[in-house]
Amino acid sequence: MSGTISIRNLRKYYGAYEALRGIDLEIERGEVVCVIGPSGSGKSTLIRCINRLEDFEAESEIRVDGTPVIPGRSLAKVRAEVGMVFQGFNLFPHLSVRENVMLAPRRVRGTTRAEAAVQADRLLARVGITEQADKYPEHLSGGQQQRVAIARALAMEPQVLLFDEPTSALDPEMVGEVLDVMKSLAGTGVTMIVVTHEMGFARQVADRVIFMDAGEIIETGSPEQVLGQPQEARTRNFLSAVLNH
Ligand SMILES: Nc1ncnc2c1ncn2[C@@H]1O[C@H](COP(=O)(O)OP(=O)(O)OP(=O)(O)O)[C@@H](O)[C@H]1O
Repeated sequence: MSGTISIRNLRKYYGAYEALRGIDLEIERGEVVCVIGPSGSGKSTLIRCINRLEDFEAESEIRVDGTPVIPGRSLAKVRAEVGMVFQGFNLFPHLSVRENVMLAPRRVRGTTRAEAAVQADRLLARVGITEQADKYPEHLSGGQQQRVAIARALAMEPQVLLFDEPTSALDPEMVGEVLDVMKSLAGTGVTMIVVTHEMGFARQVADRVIFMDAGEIIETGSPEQVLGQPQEARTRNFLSAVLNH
């Protein structure tokens, strides 16, 4: 049960605009699901609803580990169950790298300072940031900051990790280092939903690819089923649709 996500008839309105039009989705523990689709298709909204960052319609149901997601519950509680990595790194600039990673366990679990520091250093080593633990976020490159953000997302030992276009704010030369960390998490038992335009990552790492358009899941299947072979015209058409949207 741990790490499962069950979504039934997920509907989300922004005013009169229906951003999600009845999403049904079952995700197994440890599955890596990449969500792709044109800009504005509802990808971010979908994972923000799972993380309770967005309200959704009363008839909709989201369960994480069998427990209903109730919008508006305290964010601290959410962090304990679901880790999230955003497009921007959202690190606290006045805290050191280590302190950024220590914050949630200290605040939510009351972990002692010493224990939280040991755990933070272990996680920073996991993402290859050991040398920068005492620095402040502004002293790190974008790729390094995003790796710290991943360490921070792991700090509450979540069963579910959500990624919202984690590489799209990065300089191209830093994309690989962040994708490498994400690849290293795949297959470790943590369930991952990754909103991404990185088709190479989706092909290589995803157990399943979901293609969204206009608030609906249009296609779901293995990377080959949804993306086809790289040379297929269908993939080229899809990519140009995504890039030109
Ligand atoms: N806070 C908001 N208020 C009003 N409309 C919103 C809000 N957030 C998103 N939307 C609209 O909902 C739709 C889905 O947005 P969403 O951010 O989920 O798309 P997306 O697929 O993640 O796009 P992108 O790839 O550009 O990030 C879009 O039409 C967007 O304009």
